[in-house]
Amino acid sequence: MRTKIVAGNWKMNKTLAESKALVEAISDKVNGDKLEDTRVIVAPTYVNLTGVLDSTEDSVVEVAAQNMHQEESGAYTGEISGAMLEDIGVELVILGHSERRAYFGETDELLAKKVDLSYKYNLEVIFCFGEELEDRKSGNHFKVVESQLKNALFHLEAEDWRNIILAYEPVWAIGTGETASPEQAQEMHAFIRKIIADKYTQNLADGISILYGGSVKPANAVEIFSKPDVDGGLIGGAALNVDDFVAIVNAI
Ligand SMILES: O=C(CO)COP(=O)(O)O
Repeated sequence: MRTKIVAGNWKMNKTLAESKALVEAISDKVNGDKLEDTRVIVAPTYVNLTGVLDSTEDSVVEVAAQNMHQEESGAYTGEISGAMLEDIGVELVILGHSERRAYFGETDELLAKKVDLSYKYNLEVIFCFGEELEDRKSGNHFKVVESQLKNALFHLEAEDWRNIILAYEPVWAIGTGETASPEQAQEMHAFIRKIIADKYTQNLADGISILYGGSVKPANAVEIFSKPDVDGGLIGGAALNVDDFVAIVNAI
């Protein structure tokens, strides 16, 4: 049985007070007894990580960073290292988000370095990837996703995958209100599981949680999450509202 996960990526939103209020409200409303094998994660911006960690001390809600730098330390003004995240108690990091790829030039090769560093600092990785609209239109979406995974993750040893959560986020569905249909999500997730099984083992592929991200809302979450290879969601806009986010958690 794979772990189900609902993660909220807050992106560059919420002040410290707003972040604490949001995570406390989520903690109050998420019924820990009902969660069973479901993990609930929120990813605030760097400066609010400590405050949100404080607010979640007695909560089932876990806290992720949205990024980290690929070098261990040094002259990288404005950047945050894995060591810094580990030091303040962060245990998860989102890597490879399409906004990092598009606006900050992050490539698969650079992301492979970040992934490698995550082990040193005991950070579980939520690894994001997904095709652009042109790739989908031209029918290249499977090829693009396969190469993203191969280039950034397929150098890992089988045992290293215990640390990896995958998040398929088709770029054309992020923040656009346009969601991949449940069938499109299922088709891609099954493909992802197959290429992992081909490279490693079926057993390993069957154990990896693969989240879907891109305009997940309370109204479409149940249908998307009902697909057999969709193990949860990485939520953007709807994660900023307590009732919407909790409804999506409950949809699982
Ligand atoms: O980018 C996302 C999560 O990382 C998805 O964002 P939206 O849910 O706002 O489309």
